[in-house]
Amino acid sequence: MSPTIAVLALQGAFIEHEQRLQSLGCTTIELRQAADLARPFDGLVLPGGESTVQAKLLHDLGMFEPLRQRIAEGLPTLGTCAGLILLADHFRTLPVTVRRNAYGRQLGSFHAEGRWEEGAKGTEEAAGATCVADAKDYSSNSATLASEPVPLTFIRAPRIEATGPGVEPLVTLNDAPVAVRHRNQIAAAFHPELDDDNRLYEALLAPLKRAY
Ligand SMILES: NC(=O)CC[C@H](N)C(=O)O
Repeated sequence: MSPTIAVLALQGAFIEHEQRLQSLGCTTIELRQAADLARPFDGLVLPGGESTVQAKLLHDLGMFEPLRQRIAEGLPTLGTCAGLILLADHFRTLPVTVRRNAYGRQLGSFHAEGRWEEGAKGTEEAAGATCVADAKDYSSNSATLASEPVPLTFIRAPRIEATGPGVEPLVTLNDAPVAVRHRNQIAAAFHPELDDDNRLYEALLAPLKRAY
């Protein structure tokens, strides 16, 4: 048995998330209409795209409130880029202030290297977690892995301007958080699905590995 991760597939960059999750041994389903919410799933990914369009479609399709409720009740969730904006500004389940398209025009899309915040709670737990139950060897890499730079691809990215209580940085760029965790929610300003680094996915999947 492997965890099933639902990927919001209304608009934006959802296919790459599905491929990454499948490569980690997860089963994925796409959330395209309210009826899809009735299918069983253990975690959720909110992809990049255009947050205003995604929010409008969620409302129009009657998916907004049921999803908000599931997230508020503790569903393990990863939001990237527009997904971060959905969590912070629309669902308001993530106590973070974001500014959309905050990296300026010329810098609209760029690549950088960030720092994995070793001290962040759950980091050790996250390392070594995959959907595949017997991926034991991976944990021996965790110390090395944690100190490696995190590749960051920003595409008209939101900036995390302030974080509320209970929000911890997972990845920083020049000491500013670009990925955070708050309880069951992980959110990143960048696009982890486009680079070869699974640490954010592992952080999402860590609580699920106990169940499988
Ligand atoms: N790559 C992205 O997800 C961009 C986010 C988009 N600029 C927004 O405001 O929703």
